[in-house]
Amino acid sequence: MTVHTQPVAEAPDPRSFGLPVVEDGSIPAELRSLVSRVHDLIDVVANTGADRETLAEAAAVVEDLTGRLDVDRRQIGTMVERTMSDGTTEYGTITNIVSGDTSPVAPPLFLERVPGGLRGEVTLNTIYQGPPGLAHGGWVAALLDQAVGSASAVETSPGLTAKLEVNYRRPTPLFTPLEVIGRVDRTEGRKVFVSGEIRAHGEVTAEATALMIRVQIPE
Ligand SMILES: CCCCC/C=C\C/C=C\C/C=C\C/C=C\CCCC(=O)SCCNC(=O)CCNC(=O)[C@H](O)C(C)(C)COP(=O)(O)OP(=O)(O)OC[C@H]1O[C@@H](n2cnc3c(N)ncnc32)[C@H](O)[C@@H]1OP(=O)(O)O
Repeated sequence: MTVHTQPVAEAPDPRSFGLPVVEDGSIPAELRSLVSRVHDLIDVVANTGADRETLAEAAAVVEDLTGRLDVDRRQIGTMVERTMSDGTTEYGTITNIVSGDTSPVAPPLFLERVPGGLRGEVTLNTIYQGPPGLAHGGWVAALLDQAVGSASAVETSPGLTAKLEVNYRRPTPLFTPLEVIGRVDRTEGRKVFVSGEIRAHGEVTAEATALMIRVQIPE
């Protein structure tokens, strides 16, 4: 068994998998602003008590906007290249539903390197509601999957989740800053054993262990 938790110098370049790459700095501020406005829109639409006339008008405006924006779509699998705070390069799928720069559904969770793994902070609104006032368990699992998957990608090389086990210790609240942690515990060939947790007010609400299988890097 090999134990390997040292960060690799550079993540493998997604271009070697035939995937297009954009630099995060090249995403226009106007697009980032639109993504954020649409995120707020989803939350508002899910909760609105506006009158029928306003609702009909809004639906027409949104339909028109959808038509105007549905041009020159990105290739599926487009990746974003970013430089992390420690200067290393990281790649993520641009529409990743948890962390994607251009996903209006993403909370979004941005992870940074800390001693021993990756850490991010996120506050969930009603888009992610399951039980009243609480995060949906599937989204709790999604946050943890992303944290452990990214930790594995950054500290070893990218892979797919083969197995994810989540312990829901306490309800994960909405509208509360959450700390999300992921780390690599050990590796065994292509198998990467990872773990992570979510904390609210310093208390663990959910924890996970997972097995990632690293993809073969093309020659
Ligand atoms: C696609 C990557 C492109 C890369 C682009 C480059 C850069 C990208 C950079 C970063 C991306 C960064 C971060 C991503 C972060 C988070 C995203 C969230 C993660 C996901 O959202 S991901 C989607 C959900 N996920 C799936 O969709 C997987 C479906 N599944 C499969 O695709 C296969 O199942 C696979 C690939 C898992 C394995 O298949 P395989 O053929 O490659 O490997 P094989 O079966 O030979 O197993 C090898 C050894 O693992 C053991 N093993 C395998 N599976 C096991 C299990 N379940 N339990 C216990 N042991 C297991 C075997 O027993 C053997 O062990 P041993 O060697 O000891 O015999």
